[in-house]
Amino acid sequence: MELQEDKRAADEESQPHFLIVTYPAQGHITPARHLARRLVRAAAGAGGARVTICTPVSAFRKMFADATSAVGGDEIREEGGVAYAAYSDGYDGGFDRTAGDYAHYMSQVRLEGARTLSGLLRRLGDRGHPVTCAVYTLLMPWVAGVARAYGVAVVAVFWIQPVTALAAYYHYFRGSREAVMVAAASRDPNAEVCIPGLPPLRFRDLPSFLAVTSDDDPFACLIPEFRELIDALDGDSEKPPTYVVANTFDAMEPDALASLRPHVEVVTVGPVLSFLHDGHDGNSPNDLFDHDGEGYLHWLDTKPAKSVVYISFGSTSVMSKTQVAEIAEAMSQSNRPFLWVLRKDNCRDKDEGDAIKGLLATASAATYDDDAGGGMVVEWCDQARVLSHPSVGCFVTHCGWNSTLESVACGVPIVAAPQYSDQGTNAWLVERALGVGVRAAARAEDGVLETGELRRCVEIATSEAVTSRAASWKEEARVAVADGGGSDRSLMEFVRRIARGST
Ligand SMILES: O=c1ccn([C@@H]2O[C@H](COP(=O)(O)OP(=O)(O)O[C@H]3O[C@H](CO)[C@@H](O)[C@H](O)[C@H]3O)[C@@H](O)[C@H]2O)c(=O)[nH]1
Repeated sequence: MELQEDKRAADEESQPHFLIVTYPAQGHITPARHLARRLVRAAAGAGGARVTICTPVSAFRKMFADATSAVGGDEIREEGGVAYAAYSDGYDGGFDRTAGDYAHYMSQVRLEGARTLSGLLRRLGDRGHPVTCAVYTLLMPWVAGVARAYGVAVVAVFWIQPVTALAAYYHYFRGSREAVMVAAASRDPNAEVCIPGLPPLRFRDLPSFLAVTSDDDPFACLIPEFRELIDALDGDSEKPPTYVVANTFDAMEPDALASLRPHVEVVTVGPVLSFLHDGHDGNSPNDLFDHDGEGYLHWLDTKPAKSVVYISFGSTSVMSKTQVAEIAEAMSQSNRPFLWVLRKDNCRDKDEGDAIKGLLATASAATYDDDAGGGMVVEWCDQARVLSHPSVGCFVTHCGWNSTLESVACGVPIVAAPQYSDQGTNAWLVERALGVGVRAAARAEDGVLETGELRRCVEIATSEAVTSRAASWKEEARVAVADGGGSDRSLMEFVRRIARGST
């Protein structure tokens, strides 16, 4: 018995250990969880692997409501074969994005994050689980230096946006900045920008952070973060290059991959969505937001196939009262059933929030029991389950990359209403590259998506042509991650490489 225990401990110690370090946002934590499960699964046939997800304390406490973890605490949770630990980003009470000072956040996380992540790396080593591969999501390039200082051999960025956006960032810092600046100066969102290897893009198709031209812009502090991330990819005589583990698949973004691969080692592993392998039952409920009950799933059960419009703008978007009113009116006029995720913190301030809740109560009450349409509003749902439901026929989304991939993998056509960051690029992919949806035009003066435009786009997205392209891409996505598919093979090879200790 003792011998068996000793052997198990020795086996565990020889396993590779992946540490995935995330930023405190749902859009980072969700794909990190999917990747963690995929890594565990990929390594299962080859002696196994240990995977730890490390989030800021504020996120850890939301995910594990009974957590005692404080700064420097050493609590480690195990769930679904994955371990969870916390580091401090200097904002243990949470960072308020709506009022937040990003520049201050970025400097704090470099100090506190480096200090507390070092502590975690040391503790993991002391417990016999030294980290062999450190993986970090966006906006955290400092993780690479901390990991290397602890002797972690392989460092990889988990690129949780499309590689088209990565190619835009890469070439921006390698000679294309001038072309982007010329387009920015023209103030024309349709101005064409040529990025090496990519089809011609309009200015509005580029990641919005590249449009920052003034140091006073609240996002100006992000540009150096992206530059550091890109610089790490090339490597130099002092340090090995950082890998890119990309949440995409080869058929989806061939041009961007071809433009990057001569310069950067990109491992395409997407779409990393564990429900494609394990179904929905193993899904962890510990999101950063409290789930509504399952009433919405029962409600979906009562609706005809492909009839429901699902509306969600992700975890960070903020909505104006006017925008909510336009969407509510569009749904009421369209006579289609809708499921809408709208949280109180989606609203800019409390008064606006109260007004929005009032509007929604009216919209829901007016239509809820109507056989022709009817709506349901929730604070937070299991989106993957919703998109997998046969009654859902269309997704009105801000086009966060996770939502986009989930929709593509479920074959649900998209109405794209991008707001910032990579969302314009994602909308371009949806509409122009894949043809699985349509980009809605926002009002020029305030970015509001108006009733008529939303109705028009829902009609296009639910047309036969778009629906059948969405069905084809669903198959492509599933083939990529199925056993022996392109993303599956790349992930297996990556895990083998880490297990062999070869970089
Ligand atoms: O009720 C809900 C609403 C959302 N989600 C999930 O939350 C995630 C949201 O991610 P995403 O669609 O990427 O949106 P954001 O949260 O806005 O993500 C941020 O981070 C992404 C990754 O960097 C970027 O692509 C986005 O532009 C950026 O806004 C997805 O997995 C959804 O399934 C739920 O589970 N339930």
